[in-house]
Amino acid sequence: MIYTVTLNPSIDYIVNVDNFQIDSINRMISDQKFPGGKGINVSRVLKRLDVTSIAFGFIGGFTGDFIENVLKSESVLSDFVRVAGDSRINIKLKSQYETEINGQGPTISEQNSTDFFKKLEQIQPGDYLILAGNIPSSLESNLYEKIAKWGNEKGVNIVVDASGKALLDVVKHKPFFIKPNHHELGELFDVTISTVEEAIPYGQKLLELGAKNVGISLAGMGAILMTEKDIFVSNVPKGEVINSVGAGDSLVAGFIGTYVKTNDKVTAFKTAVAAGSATAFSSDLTSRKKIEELIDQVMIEKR
Ligand SMILES: Nc1ncnc2c1ncn2[C@@H]1O[C@H](COP(=O)(O)OP(=O)(O)OP(=O)(O)O)[C@@H](O)[C@H]1O
Ligand SMILES: O=P(O)(O)OC[C@@]1(O)O[C@H](CO)[C@@H](O)[C@@H]1O
Repeated sequence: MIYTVTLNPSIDYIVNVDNFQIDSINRMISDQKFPGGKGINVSRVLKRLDVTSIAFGFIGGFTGDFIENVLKSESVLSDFVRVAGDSRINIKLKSQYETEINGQGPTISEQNSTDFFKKLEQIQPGDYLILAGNIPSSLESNLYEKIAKWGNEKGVNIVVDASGKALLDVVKHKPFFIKPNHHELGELFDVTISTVEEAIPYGQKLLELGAKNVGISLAGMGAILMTEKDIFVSNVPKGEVINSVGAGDSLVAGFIGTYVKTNDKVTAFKTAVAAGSATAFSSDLTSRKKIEELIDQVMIEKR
C-alpha cells in the first residue's frame, strides 16, 4: 500500500486576474478551488494512474470538509486526524506573474499528534510512505526525521518531498526517493544551481549521505534521476504552462505509482516527467490521458 502524509492540507484557491495591479481593486476573470497540499496532490494523481493510496494528515473546519468531500468524490482514500481550527486556504494568483500566498494552517495539539502516530502503525514493511510539504510550526521540526528513522527500521520505503533541514535530516535514514527541485537542492548546500550539470554533483552528495534514489526537477529545463548505480537525464515536453502548482507532486506520483507497478526506474522516471509537465499544462492536476499524450516526448539519456 502507498500512504501519503500532508501535515498542512489546503484549499488551493486559484485566482485568474488580467494584468494584476497592486494598491487597486482587481476583478477575477475566473477562479477555482482544489484540495491541496503536496501529499494530497500525490494521492489524487496516483488515483488517476489507477494506483490506490491512503492520504494521512490533519484537517479541520469547513475547509477540511471541502478537502475530504472532494477526495471522496474522486474515490481517493483518506484517514485524517480532525483538528480544532480550519484547514488553510492557499491563494495562487495567476496574472502576468504567478504569485502564491500560503496560509499558516491550524494549530495541531499533542493529542492530534498522538492520534496521527497511531494511524501510522497500520503501515507494513514494503509499503511506501510519502512525506510531502513543509512541517507546520505547531509540530516538532524533526517530525519527518523521526518518521523516516522509524520507517527505515521497519522496512517501509520512505519518500520525501520537502526542503531545507526537514529534507537534509531524513537523508541519513536511507529514504527510497527524495525529490528536491534545483532551488531546494542549491539551498541545502548554500549554492546556486541553474543547470543539470551543476545539479549532478549535489545529487551525488545526497546519495552519499544515504538517499537511495534522488530525483531533481528543474522546471522547464529538465529533470535528473540518480540511483545508487546510474544517472539519467530527461528533457521535458513542450507546451503552454497553465498552472504549475502540483507539478512536482505529480512527478513524485508518476515515479512511485509507475515503479510499484513495473519495478523499472527508467519507465517510472519517464512517466514522472510526463506527469509533471502534464500538470503544468493543465488547470488542475493532470489526467491520465494527458500523461499518455506527452509520454512519447520524454527522452531519457543515461550519463
Ligand atoms: N515550464 C515547464 N515546461 C514543461 N514542464 C514543466 C515546466 N515546469 C514544470 N514542468 C514539469 O513539472 C516537473 C516539476 O517541476 P518543478 O521543478 O517546477 O517542481 P517543483 O518546484 O517541485 O513544483 P511545484 O512546487 O510547483 O509542485 C518538471 O520536472 C517538469 O516535468
Ligand atoms: O506550504 P507548503 O506545504 O510548502 O506547500 C503547499 C502547496 O503550495 O504545495 C502544493 C503544491 O506543491 C499546493 O497544493 C499547496 O498549496
